[in-house]
Amino acid sequence: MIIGVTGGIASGKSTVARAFAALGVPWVDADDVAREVVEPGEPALAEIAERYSREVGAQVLQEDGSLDRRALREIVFSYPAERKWLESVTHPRIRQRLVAQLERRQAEGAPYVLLVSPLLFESGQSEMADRCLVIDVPESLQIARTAARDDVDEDQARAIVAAQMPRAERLARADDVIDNSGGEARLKAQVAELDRKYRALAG
Ligand SMILES: CC(C)(COP(=O)(O)OP(=O)(O)OC[C@H]1O[C@@H](n2cnc3c(N)ncnc32)[C@H](O)[C@@H]1O)[C@@H](O)C(=O)NCCC(=O)NCCS
Ligand SMILES: Nc1ncnc2c1ncn2[C@@H]1O[C@H](COP(=O)(O)OP(=O)(O)OP(=O)(O)O)[C@@H](O)[C@H]1O
Repeated sequence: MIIGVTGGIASGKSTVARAFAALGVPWVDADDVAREVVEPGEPALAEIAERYSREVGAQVLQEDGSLDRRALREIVFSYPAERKWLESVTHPRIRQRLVAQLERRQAEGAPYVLLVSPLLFESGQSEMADRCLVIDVPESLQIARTAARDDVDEDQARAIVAAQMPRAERLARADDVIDNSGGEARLKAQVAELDRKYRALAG
């Protein structure tokens, strides 16, 4: 059984995944795979570098040839068409690797596996999941936690939230919901309860 775990930026997906991992549940992470597909030597990085240097005239590589993530982030969250283009280059490759990683985890005999992705619904990755778990927090908390954690100011955090599915729409598609507006103790209690439910469902 595959449980898709989603929520907007800084909603608490990684924190939730770690709480499930403490109970022996493995996870695969779309953000990690998204980083792998643009590592030096990967075809997606070559496509990105070529487009930005030739067509757009922007520098998105660092001196060592790796992706300048901050530069690309500033472009794609200011220009929606650029974000769509980047997704068209990365998402098929991300999906392919997620499928392989999920198969590997399942073959290792886990009771169920988590597929953790910020864009589970937006990218159609939810088709790979049997159930979808949404981590829910108010937008104001998302912005505050993003700005506290990342090298991102509040305006950019708002632009990233705006590029993602609205909260109500995400909640409408959830099979299960974790409310992560409280502290970590409340989060862990909700995870423990869901783990019992998922183990029962996985039989
Ligand atoms: C734009 C990039 C280079 C910025 O890198 P950076 O290191 O600053 O951020 P990071 O990758 O850690 O992402 C942080 C968060 O931004 C949000 N985010 C990332 N990409 C997108 C997107 N295409 N649409 C909406 N939100 C996004 C997610 O909530 C994610 O957790 C990077 O996010 C990227 O390559 N995005 C395209 C690939 C993608 O869609 N990844 C999301 C997982 S499928
Ligand atoms: N219940 C909580 N109480 C206080 N802080 C929290 C709670 N849950 C998560 N956080 C903090 O909020 C930030 C975002 O959490 P986390 O990294 O788990 O989110 P995420 O959804 O995986 O983020 P992203 O998709 O942006 O990578 C982190 O700094 C984390 O420590």
